[in-house]
Amino acid sequence: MTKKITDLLRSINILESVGELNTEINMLHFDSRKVATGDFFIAQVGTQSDGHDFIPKAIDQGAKAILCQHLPEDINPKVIYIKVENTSKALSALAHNYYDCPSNNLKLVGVTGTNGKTTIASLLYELFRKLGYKVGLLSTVTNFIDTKEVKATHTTPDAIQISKLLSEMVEEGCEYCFMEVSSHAVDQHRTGALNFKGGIFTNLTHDHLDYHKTFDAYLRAKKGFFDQLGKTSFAITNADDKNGKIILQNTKAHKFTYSTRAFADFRAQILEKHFNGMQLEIDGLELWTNFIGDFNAHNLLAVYSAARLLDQSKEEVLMKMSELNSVAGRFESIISPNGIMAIVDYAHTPDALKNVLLTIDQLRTRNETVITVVGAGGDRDKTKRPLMGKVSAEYSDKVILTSDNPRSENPDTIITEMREGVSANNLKKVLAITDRKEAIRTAIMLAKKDDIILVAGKGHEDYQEINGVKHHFDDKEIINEIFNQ
Ligand SMILES: CC(=O)N[C@H]1[C@@H](OP(=O)(O)OP(=O)(O)OC[C@H]2O[C@@H](n3ccc(=O)[nH]c3=O)[C@H](O)[C@@H]2O)O[C@H](CO)[C@@H](O)[C@@H]1O[C@H](C)C(=O)N[C@@H](C)C(=O)N[C@H](CCC(=O)O)C(=O)O
Ligand SMILES: Nc1ncnc2c1ncn2[C@@H]1O[C@H](COP(=O)(O)OP(=O)(O)OP(=O)(O)O)[C@@H](O)[C@H]1O
Ligand SMILES: N[C@H](CCC[C@H](N)C(=O)O)C(=O)O
Ligand SMILES: [Mg+2]
Repeated sequence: MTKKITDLLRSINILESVGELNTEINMLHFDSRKVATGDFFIAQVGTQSDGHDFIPKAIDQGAKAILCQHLPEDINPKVIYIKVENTSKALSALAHNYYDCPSNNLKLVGVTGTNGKTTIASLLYELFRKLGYKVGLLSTVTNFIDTKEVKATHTTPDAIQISKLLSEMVEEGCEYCFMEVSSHAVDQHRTGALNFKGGIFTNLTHDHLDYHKTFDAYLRAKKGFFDQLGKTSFAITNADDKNGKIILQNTKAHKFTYSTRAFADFRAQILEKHFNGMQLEIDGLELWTNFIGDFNAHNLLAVYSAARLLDQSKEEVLMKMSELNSVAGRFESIISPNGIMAIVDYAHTPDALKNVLLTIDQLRTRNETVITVVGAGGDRDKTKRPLMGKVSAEYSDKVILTSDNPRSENPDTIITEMREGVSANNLKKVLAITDRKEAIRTAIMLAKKDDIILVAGKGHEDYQEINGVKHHFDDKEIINEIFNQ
């Protein structure tokens, strides 16, 4: 596909340019290593390096045009240079223009917050399919163009990938797309040019402080998403989260609230809780859901609110919602032949871990032992590690600290940092087994009939990343294998 540079630059403020802009280019790339003859290279300032350093390499590989924040000293007369203030911001618009502005031809809803994004986006995808629509999904677990699955590499893909996937959705006839918007994505302007019909806020708790540095900067990144919504869009916030109001402070969108506790536009109440589901009352009507945990009442209410604001009928939405099932790796339970219950959950923040353990606590009879197997990811927020250790020990009878994805770090150091958060009285509950499979095996060996094992942190992931290599690893598969030995 070739495109004229002038068409791609629509809505972008150009500070300076060199060469004929009325020229056709092939592909857009922000990674010099992928550039081929006739392509357009966008130089971005990253967290590790500066794309401007790779301009000569991109030109060697055949780049015809360069988007940059400062013009290089050596100008190649055969190449077109365009200077803008922020290339990452411009990239989102460039990509959107390149793919014929797909978000204008879909009802696009973004979900942001620390926890619950995948759950809400995936449930909206399932719900709207049940309501008879063709739908797209961009999520941590996977992406869907209606029924066609495309592997996910990030929670929110890069700007070029997003517009490409959205354009494939439009081509496939999708009317809706539900997507997760991570704080990294907002901060790096991956979603900047998209036309969102609506936004949903879940909650804000401790995560990603390695990247954002302060909680306030993390909040500002999330808020940036709502600041960007237009006045014909809707913005739905969680009135039960203490940052729920602040997040919508400067949005131009129509504001709506949801709550299980206070007065709000959309309300729900938990009537009954069981290990296989909850009876809820939403907007005055009762329904059975296959979900457990108070946090899931919030997630389901957010789903309901969005569906109503997308003009779906109350009765039909509630009926279809009662048929929805849990998302891969989110509170998935497996029972062993001798009656041990293992729960696999993606809780990888202190708040998520506490919520899941509190949910188990509310449902247990107290005759059983709760054993938690948990680790924390390497090359990610270190300050959440002691908090995760603390929460695990406070709300479980036994804890086995183990590896998550160590990435480039020493897994034993991560375990030590988690253990540092455990109070002196609780230390006797805690074991450390670095090898995750051995940790799971030990938990199963320690458990007897009716005991509950929570295996937290990796949920749907089917790999363990160690020193840049992703080894096949699947918590559920391992539990099943050991249960059936
Ligand atoms: C910290 C972070 O978000 N990094 C993302 C970022 O990379 P970066 O800024 O570090 O890039 P860099 O290495 O400094 O390079 C700067 C620029 O030079 C270019 N370059 C670099 C080398 C070269 O030889 N040639 C070249 O052109 C790069 O392509 C880039 O454009 O931009 C890259 C391209 O979009 C992303 O792949 C990369 O994600 C990394 C892999 C990552 O792990 N990201 C995680 C933290 C992330 O984004 N997570 C969130 C979810 C979290 C959640 O679910 O809550 C997500 O949305 O998935
Ligand atoms: N609304 C919620 N509030 C608090 N915790 C939640 C909520 N929903 C889910 N969780 C917990 O957080 C974990 C992750 O949920 P989910 O994958 O939906 O979040 P996410 O926001 O997509 O996470 P990520 O940032 O990794 O993309 C779940 O396994 C569960 O333990
Ligand atoms: N989207 C999150 C996922 C964390 C999952 C956990 N298993 C880990 O590897 O830390 C992140 O990239 O921080
Ligand atoms: Mg997610």
